[in-house]
Amino acid sequence: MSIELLTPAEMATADALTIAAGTAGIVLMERAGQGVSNAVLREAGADAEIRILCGPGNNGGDGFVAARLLRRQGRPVRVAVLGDPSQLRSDARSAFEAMGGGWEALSLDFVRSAPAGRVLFVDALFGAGLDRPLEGLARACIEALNEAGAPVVAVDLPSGLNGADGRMLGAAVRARHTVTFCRRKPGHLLQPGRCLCGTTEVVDIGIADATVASLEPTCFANAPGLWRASWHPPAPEGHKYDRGHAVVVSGPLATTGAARLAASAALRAGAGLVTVACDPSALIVHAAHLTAVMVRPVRGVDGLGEMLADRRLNAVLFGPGAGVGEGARSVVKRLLDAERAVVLDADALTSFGDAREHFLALSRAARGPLVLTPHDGEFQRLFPAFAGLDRLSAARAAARECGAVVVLKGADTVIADPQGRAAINDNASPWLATAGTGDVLAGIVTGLLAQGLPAFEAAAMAVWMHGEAGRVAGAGLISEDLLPALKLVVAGLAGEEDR
Ligand SMILES: NC(=O)C1=CN([C@@H]2O[C@H](COP(=O)(O)OP(=O)(O)OC[C@H]3O[C@@H](n4cnc5c(N)ncnc54)[C@H](O)[C@@H]3O)[C@@H](O)[C@H]2O)[C@@H](O)CC1
Ligand SMILES: [K+]
Repeated sequence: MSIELLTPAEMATADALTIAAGTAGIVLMERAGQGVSNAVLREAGADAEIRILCGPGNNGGDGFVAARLLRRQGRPVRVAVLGDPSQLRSDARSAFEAMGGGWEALSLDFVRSAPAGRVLFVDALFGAGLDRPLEGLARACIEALNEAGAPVVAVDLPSGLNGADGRMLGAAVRARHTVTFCRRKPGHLLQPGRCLCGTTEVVDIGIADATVASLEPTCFANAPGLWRASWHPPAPEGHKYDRGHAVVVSGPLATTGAARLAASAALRAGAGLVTVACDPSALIVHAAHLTAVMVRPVRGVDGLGEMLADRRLNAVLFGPGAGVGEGARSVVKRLLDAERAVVLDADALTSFGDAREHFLALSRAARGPLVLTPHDGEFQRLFPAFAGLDRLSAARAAARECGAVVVLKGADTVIADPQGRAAINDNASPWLATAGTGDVLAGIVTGLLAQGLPAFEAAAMAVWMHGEAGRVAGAGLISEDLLPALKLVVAGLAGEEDR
């Protein structure tokens, strides 16, 4: 599947450009309706009745085309129209007329009278043109559809889902399968949209790749195509010093586990060397646990500064288990001044909850690449002004404000850079919601930065690898299980069988 995501507005432009270049709108609609009809034939049982709910715009038009094609296949199809069909415009009107009758006005009964297990619904009420919350009959029908629990194939988007941001406008259809066209939209990946869509299929309706490219899309599904070219497996003649030296700054004696998890993950992600920097009091704990990861005692911020005099130490993680307060703030200040790639996570971010302006001044002046990896709570403390936005807009606004790459973690993690580029991740297993997995993610980002990946690519690749490792580790995973799983993920990316 292509990785570019188009907003509903961009999709409308792609449609318009294609039409202006000589493909009639009704031709695009025919192809869209054909795609829907094919999906319905796959999804519906051999003798299922098909009931299609058609709205007042072109989404309804796709429904009329599908109805005509399904009837031609001999399938029993009932069509219900929302609103007055005499008000239908242009392509939708043509599709309605070509259907040749056989419709009724939409009513609650159209939905409720479906015998259980015998009907497949097609939701062609609203797609990319949804521009306000659902109410009245449309909303009641959608709620009845969800209550009935019958299978639904949604056209373009489940009605009520905002394709730009994945949020519901009042109510939304819960589909089994969604057929969209040309490219997916952010709303197909962002939650709750992704769950409302069921499985999503993209049908080619003849919009050229060059037309999509001319829109210069800035939002992507997070997949190897986005960053794989930035990452290189070890060269046959290479050595470990080619692959960077990551540093993980540990918290105090009682909270050292997070740093170890992160450090091991950095190593698993392919950093050539990884060192945990810790207060001398924590040295023995780390030394007793770590093998391939090195440990180095450093005393306070100055000790860390002295350690970083070694330019080979090229990427630093700070935050997991660090403790909140002035001490953490001064470490952040030192790191951002050190011309290193820096990842700030957890307590490093929380420490600035009451000192946002201070943080923004530091992050904007950072002398090396900077990646922040907040979860929702950390994000809200640091960027309260953006907390009410959808996650895609929030991550983008925060990245722009602080001049860093922001990884807004969740079931639909969003990675955003200050220039507006964003990626939405959709491979995370729900089993990843367990203690320590955030430390592993921060460690992977750091390991990739150590290898020289640019910040956005390192962050996006890390989030994807983390999701894949979660899949490999499977149900019941704990964060330690992600470490061996990462080996398989790296091997897969390198194009090599695990040996
Ligand atoms: N040429 C094209 O533009 C193509 C469009 N396609 C289909 O067209 C759809 C977009 O068509 P439209 O732009 O006509 O948009 P929609 O069909 O999604 O809906 C627009 C209509 O719904 C009304 N509306 C919006 N929100 C409402 C609400 N909450 N309650 C009641 N009415 C509401 C609008 O006033 C307008 O009449 C796509 O989702 C796709 O299914 C496909 O046929 C491919 C080609
Ligand atoms: K729809």
